Amino acid sequence: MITVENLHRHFGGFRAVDGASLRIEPGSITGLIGPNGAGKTTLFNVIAGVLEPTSGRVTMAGEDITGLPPHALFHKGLLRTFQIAHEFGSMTCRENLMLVPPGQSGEVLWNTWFGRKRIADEERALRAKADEVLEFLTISHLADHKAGQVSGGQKKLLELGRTMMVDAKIVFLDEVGAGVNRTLLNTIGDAIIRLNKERGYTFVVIEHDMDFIGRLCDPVICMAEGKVLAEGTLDEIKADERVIEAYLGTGLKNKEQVG
Ligand SMILES: Nc1ncnc2c1ncn2[C@@H]1O[C@H](COP(=O)(O)OP(=O)(O)OP(=O)(O)O)[C@@H](O)[C@H]1O
Repeated sequence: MITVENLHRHFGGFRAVDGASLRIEPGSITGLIGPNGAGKTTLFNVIAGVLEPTSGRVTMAGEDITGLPPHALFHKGLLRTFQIAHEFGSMTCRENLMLVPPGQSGEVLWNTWFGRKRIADEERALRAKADEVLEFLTISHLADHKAGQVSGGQKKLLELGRTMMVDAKIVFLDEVGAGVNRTLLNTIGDAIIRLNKERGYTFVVIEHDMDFIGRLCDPVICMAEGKVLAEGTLDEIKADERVIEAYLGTGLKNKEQVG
């Protein structure tokens, strides 16, 4: 379980996260919603070690993980997906997956001289794992395509795939549906549900698409102005006066999204 206690992240005098407290239950797919500028991404970045908190505490299974850098969290199984970096666009989808697991023997010079067989074995195992992940995500046909040339939605699947190359326990997904067509969004949703049910992944999902949130997430946490406003099922959240107020305050576009 992840607990976030009275977390603050300020930028100068601006309180992007302003005393947020919440719990993420193991085995859940927790949705994080809220109007633009509510502080969702900043909260993610603080939990995932990308940004230092101004104050507050984050624990994972009782252990204080506040301010740990992403690579330390990675080793504990806490991952935040990132866009495929531009420089990896010229590598194939399979190669992008094979890059993920840390501590490959091939990285160490000593091993390149004395452990050629071990490296070959490792590479074969990695390749098999990458192919298994591509198949799970229904994108085996893209294995040899350059990552920079697949569609936006397929890139999102690949980003999700990278979390499957390691033993992820909890995965943070930031707007995985942005700019993705309905069919691919459904494929991404299916993959998230299967990873959750079959492999025990816990997910925290920031998303503006309420159909997607409604299909996947329970509970849903709503943030506004850097604070947690409400938590419950999506129906409870939608009926919550404070949530409606928060979305109304940001204009018609967001109001329509929550209604
Ligand atoms: N590095 C930064 N420096 C200054 N202000 C920042 C910085 N990062 C975020 N902010 C501000 O903090 C507020 C919260 O931003 P954040 O991206 O966390 O919101 P969000 O809920 O994820 O919004 P959205 O749904 O639009 O992505 C915004 O007003 C934003 O302009």
